[in-house]
Amino acid sequence: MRLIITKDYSTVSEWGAKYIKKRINDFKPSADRLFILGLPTGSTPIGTYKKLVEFVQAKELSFKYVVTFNMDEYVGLPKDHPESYHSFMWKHLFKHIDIDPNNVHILDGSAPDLIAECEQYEQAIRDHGGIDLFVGGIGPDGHIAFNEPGSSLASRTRIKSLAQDTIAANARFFNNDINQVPKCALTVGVGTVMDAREVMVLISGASKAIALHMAIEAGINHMWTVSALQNHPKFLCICDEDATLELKVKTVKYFKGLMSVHNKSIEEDNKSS
Ligand SMILES: N[C@@H]1[C@@H](O)[C@H](O)[C@@H](COP(=O)(O)O)O[C@@H]1O
Repeated sequence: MRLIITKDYSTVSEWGAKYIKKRINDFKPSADRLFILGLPTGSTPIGTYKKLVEFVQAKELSFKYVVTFNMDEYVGLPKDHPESYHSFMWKHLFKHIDIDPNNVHILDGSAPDLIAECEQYEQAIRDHGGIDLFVGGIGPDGHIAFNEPGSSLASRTRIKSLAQDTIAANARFFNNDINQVPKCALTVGVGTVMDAREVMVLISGASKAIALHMAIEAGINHMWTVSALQNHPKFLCICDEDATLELKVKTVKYFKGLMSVHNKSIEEDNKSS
């Protein structure tokens, strides 16, 4: 695992976006060699998406040959609902970049057969040869995508009832009215994320500090589903100072000491990472 510790939310966003840009550009995607990118929602990735849009506008990056798979979607919210993850993704990223809409995949939480929808999603990922880079965020309880505490670490894309903590945390997007928050979601599984060739998680703020500690300093535990990534061969975690509040000083010192090495992986002229 690589833990990138940067100053604040803005540097997390910048580092994350530069890493995604570098990965895509180094891959040299083309019509017969598409880059497959997994993407999250939530407030955390918004800054990263803003930077990616700037890179595309500056012609430093193109999504022409990038295929995306989003992590999750609420059940029962129409796609055009302002708080659906469809709306979120188009608002913050897709409508500003040169992606082919046919290359965008987001689970349909209003599909008539939700189980079939989840199976088809897994199949579509397989048909594309798997995900090259899965970007994620976490909830304060350490969930990745909507894999709530107690989710199987081998889980695949499925319907999930949301934990009360998640419903409460997401009420901020629904006029602070807990009753308006959907109670179920479709989500990729922990196993789906683990199958990606590389996983990058963005973590910002003191409210995620215990989750970051449980993710990297405690054992693998299905009550903190992000901790499963300890078993991933290529796991990159980007956090800010506030998110490190519950980490050991020794852990923080070790990873900060590696920053000059880590920073090489986002340098433009660097060929390896
Ligand atoms: N399903 C999403 C997660 O994918 C996201 O990581 C989490 C954290 O969101 P935020 O970044 O707003 O803290 O929110 C939701 O639960």
